[in-house]
Amino acid sequence: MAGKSLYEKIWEQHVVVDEAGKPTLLYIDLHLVHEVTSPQAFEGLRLHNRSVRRPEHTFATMDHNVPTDDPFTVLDPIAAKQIQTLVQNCNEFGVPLADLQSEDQGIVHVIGPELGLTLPGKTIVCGDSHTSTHGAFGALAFGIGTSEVEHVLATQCLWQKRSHTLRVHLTGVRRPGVTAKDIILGVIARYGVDFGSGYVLEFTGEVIRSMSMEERMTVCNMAIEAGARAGLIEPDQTTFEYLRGRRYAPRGEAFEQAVERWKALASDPDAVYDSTLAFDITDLSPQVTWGTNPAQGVGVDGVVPDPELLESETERRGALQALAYMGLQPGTPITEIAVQHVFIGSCTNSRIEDLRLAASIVRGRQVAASVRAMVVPGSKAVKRQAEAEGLHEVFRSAGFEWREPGCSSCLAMNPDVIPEGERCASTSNRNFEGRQGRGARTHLVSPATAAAAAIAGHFVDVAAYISREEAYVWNRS
Ligand SMILES: CC(C)[C@H](C(=O)O)[C@@H](O)C(=O)O
Ligand code: SF4
Repeated sequence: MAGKSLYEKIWEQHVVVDEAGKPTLLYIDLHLVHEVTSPQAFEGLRLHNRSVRRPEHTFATMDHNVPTDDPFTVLDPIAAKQIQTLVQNCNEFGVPLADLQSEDQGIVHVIGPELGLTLPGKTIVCGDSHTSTHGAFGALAFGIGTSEVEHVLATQCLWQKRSHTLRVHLTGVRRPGVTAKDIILGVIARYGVDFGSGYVLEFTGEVIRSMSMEERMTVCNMAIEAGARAGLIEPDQTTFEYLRGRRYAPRGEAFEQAVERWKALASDPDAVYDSTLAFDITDLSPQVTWGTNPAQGVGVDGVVPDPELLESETERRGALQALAYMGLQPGTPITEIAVQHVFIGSCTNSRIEDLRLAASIVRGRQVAASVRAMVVPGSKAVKRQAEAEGLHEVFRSAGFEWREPGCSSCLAMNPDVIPEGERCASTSNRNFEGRQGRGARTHLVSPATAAAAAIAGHFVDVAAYISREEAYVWNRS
């Protein structure tokens, strides 16, 4: 019999009911909750007189709606209602909540891992597509809809169809300035926004093995932008060291025993995948998207492509429409595109390493006069750590705004909206029309490229901003 992949192992450990030709009932180990997709789910419980099956395996936070200048002044009535409703629901149903006062509050996909709620081998769901982030720990993690949120709250189980598996094997050596974000943007630019459709992606190879947990989370975060059900990375020593001592992770002897179980989750050498692709990152430059989906991107040393040269009619039409929305001309060098906004944040790139990286570019430099730049830490814990290291001073003295945690400019659900027609270099994961505000133009980039764009006022190859002493960091893989 062939060996098993990580996905198959986690799946099999969680089957509750499995009947031929029907979806499988899976046990869910961790249910993360936020204010936007939970109100109707709790309302449904109330209507049917149900309780939350495992409140201790449920954890809520508020992130999407929270104003990042003054979190306690929520002017938008819908946002205020959703935030209040989450507080009431968590009180009534006994669900632990990191509310605005809590030292644990932050973006749901940032706090799960940092609290040690996210652990290898778990099944993790949340009413949020970027739940794929947690797959970086070797957890099977995916987004669910609001009616499924209700089902999981009530039963701690979920009906699921088994996915196919696609192994994404990453090899090669990074050029200075190339981050995990550039690697995943590069993969999506090459294979498109739905190559992952119907699959769970397992990222493998030396490039992944040499990545930190923060970097792995960035990769898995964007698996969803390739259309995948989830992204997965085999847990290893890097994973275990990250988790050691985290609040909800096992402690002492129990931790060592858990590590042994987690090691056994690794895909067997003879595991069979439904599909495999290999990608060599050696020639990859820092990436910048020019269009309105994450696959419409090129290297910073490239130019805005000519839609007429694209192969398929659909691609051509898509590119023409994207360029019209983005206000760009074919052939324009990426480095000639000026930005008015820089947003460093979101569940893709708001962790401590992202901020350290951006700060290393910004240190001793000034934000261009034409740019409004903002750093939004992913959680209170990231903010505390960054402040302990003095990163906030680096950003502030360069002219960046230093904000409170939340989803912020990643999406226009809170006051951090990008004005119509203006351009933003953003470390987030989605760039569709209107994502950051009506008529706002989003360019997806890494935190390093975003920081460099803030200084230059336009896109630049961040390699030019990296000192010789720092360059070694980039050559780890
Ligand atoms: C609001 C929420 C449902 C949504 C998601 O599911 O991803 C948001 O987080 C996003 O990034 O678009
Ligand atoms: S930061 Fe952006 S992508 Fe992540 S959960 Fe919030 S809105 Fe969604």
